[in-house]
Amino acid sequence: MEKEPLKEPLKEPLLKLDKVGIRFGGLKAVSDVDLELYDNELVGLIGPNGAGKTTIFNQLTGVYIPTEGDIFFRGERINGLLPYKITRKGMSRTFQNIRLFDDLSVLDNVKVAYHSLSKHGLLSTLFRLPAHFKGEQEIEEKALKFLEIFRLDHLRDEQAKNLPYGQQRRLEIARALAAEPKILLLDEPAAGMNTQETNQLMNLISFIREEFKLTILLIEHDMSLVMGICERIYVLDHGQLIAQGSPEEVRNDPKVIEAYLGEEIT
Ligand SMILES: Nc1ncnc2c1ncn2[C@@H]1O[C@H](COP(=O)(O)OP(=O)(O)OP(=O)(O)O)[C@@H](O)[C@H]1O
Repeated sequence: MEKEPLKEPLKEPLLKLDKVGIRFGGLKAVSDVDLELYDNELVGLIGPNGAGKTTIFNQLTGVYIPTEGDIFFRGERINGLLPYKITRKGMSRTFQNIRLFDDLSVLDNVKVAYHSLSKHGLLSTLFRLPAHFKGEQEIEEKALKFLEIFRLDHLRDEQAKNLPYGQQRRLEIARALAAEPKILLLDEPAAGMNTQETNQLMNLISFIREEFKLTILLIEHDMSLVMGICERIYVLDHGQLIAQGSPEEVRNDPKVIEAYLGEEIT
């Protein structure tokens, strides 16, 4: 009997934006955006100030509901889901303006992410049942592992607000990772960092992508960071995608050069 030829399995995108747009009153901040992310990719989202990058993150994470188009995550339409539900489905993020619990310790900032996912339930926590203590211990061990990866373990008891800026940024990424995402959205992770810190961050982002088999979408103004680590890049201008492709393709695209006129693309 003749063998059936092996069929290539269809590659489904992990995240798919289908003609996504949003309007704020008269302003169309984002329009007609098609974007796809696949397993274990590291993809950049760039564009001049006000292009709509953060607005896309806000739509992906349920902060804003798109007024046009659809967002599919692992095949499921997620428009309009509440942010915590989207986090639980496996998407977490960091913010352009760092959002930590300033008065909590470094360790507690990471543990908070686990509590939001806790499977032990409110009852076992309220009545301090054995499951609660076992859960607490597990959570602490896991949180400490993340702090080690981000070289913050020696600061575990320090209040988050006392950390220098670069370490606060790393802590925010550690917390986002602790929510065990499939997709990690990083909004300008290198903002405010010096060159040495930026280089260390580049290595760290590549490392966590491999280590945790993550898909990462990265908004970044630091072009050397984006061009250095992303396999693909999407370019937004005035809310619309104007280019996409490899760093090389994007860097040489006349539309991108024009959009960045006056800014240096290195
Ligand atoms: N809640 C809102 N209400 C009204 N306008 C908004 C709102 N959120 C964003 N915008 C507008 O949408 C546009 C895109 O903003 P967005 O912050 O997404 O740009 P960006 O590409 O992230 O810019 P930057 O690189 O400066 O952070 C801007 O014109 C902004 O003023």
